[in-house]
Amino acid sequence: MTTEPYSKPAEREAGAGQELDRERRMGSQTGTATVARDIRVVDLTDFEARRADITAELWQAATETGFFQLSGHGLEPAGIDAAFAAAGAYFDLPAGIKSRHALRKGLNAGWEYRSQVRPSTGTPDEKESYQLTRPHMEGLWPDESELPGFRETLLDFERRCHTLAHQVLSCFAERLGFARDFFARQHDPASPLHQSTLRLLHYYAVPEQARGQADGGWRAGAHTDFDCLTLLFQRDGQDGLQVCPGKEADSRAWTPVPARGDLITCNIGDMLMRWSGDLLPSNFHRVATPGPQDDQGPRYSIAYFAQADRDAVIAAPDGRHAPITAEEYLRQRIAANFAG
Ligand SMILES: O=C(O)CCC(=O)C(=O)O
Ligand SMILES: [Fe+2]
Repeated sequence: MTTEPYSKPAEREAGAGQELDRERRMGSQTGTATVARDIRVVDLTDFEARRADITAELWQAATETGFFQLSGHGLEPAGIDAAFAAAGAYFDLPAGIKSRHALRKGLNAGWEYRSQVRPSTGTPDEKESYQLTRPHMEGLWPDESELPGFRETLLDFERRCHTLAHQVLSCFAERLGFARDFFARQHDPASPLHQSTLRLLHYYAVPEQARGQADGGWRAGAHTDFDCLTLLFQRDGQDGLQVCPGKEADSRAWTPVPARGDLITCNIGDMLMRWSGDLLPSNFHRVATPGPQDDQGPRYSIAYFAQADRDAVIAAPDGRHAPITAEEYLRQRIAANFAG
């Protein structure tokens, strides 16, 4: 089991500069492919009875690559299908309607298209997204007559994601020497300062004229997530996600994570890396544009980002990073990612 932090204590810096530098350095090069890394599957069945074993497995998977997948997670396939159906119906709405729910910059709420420019690539992701962050949804829901049941379906799914994310985070909390509910207390859905986000993603189909090209670039450029923990839902066969552990970033060797609808892919984000004194690594990932031999149609995914409430103070136990509020931390990362 890895117990050493994977980076040496950096000079104490006040903001998110270290993560941003890391992302810019990653760049947009293709790199090489490797299947040598294991993306572990951790079974959460009988969670309470098997908590100690599950914690050990999660810790190993998280410290090895920072990416792992969950089975036995208790989210019903019907609920996941309903969330994807709601996402598909939303993205099918005319742009004129979606633009009424335009993204509230800095608040992770609402609809945007081609507006996320990654520091690694300098070009916009080939996608549109709709984000739900509980305290900021006033005026951002489509009318019930336009999309019956949309709001209820998404709020229900978001609540289930919150519960599952905090089940996993309770294991990391305990392993790090915090109380089991340490992270849950700093992600309070009832707080007006809540920042966790459910994001529906639609990557555009490759345009006809570009379909013969061998290398189409990135649907989403290389990045690490800003949050504590991400739950990622994908559809069978809608591949493209690739991972490169941060400690191996210089190798630029990427491991594909095949998309499976029955598993939930998880990754550690930068907030938890800081909070864990760098024991739990956040890792680079990206979504490749499919080539002529792949499915070049649209791709849908859903991500749940467990992001600590604005007033939470992220401070590593050993003081290796200067304390920063979750509000200021997200503000800096969003400012570096979204145009306008
Ligand atoms: O769509 C995916 O598979 C990955 C999405 C992602 O990494 C993100 O939105 O941060
Ligand atoms: Fe991501």
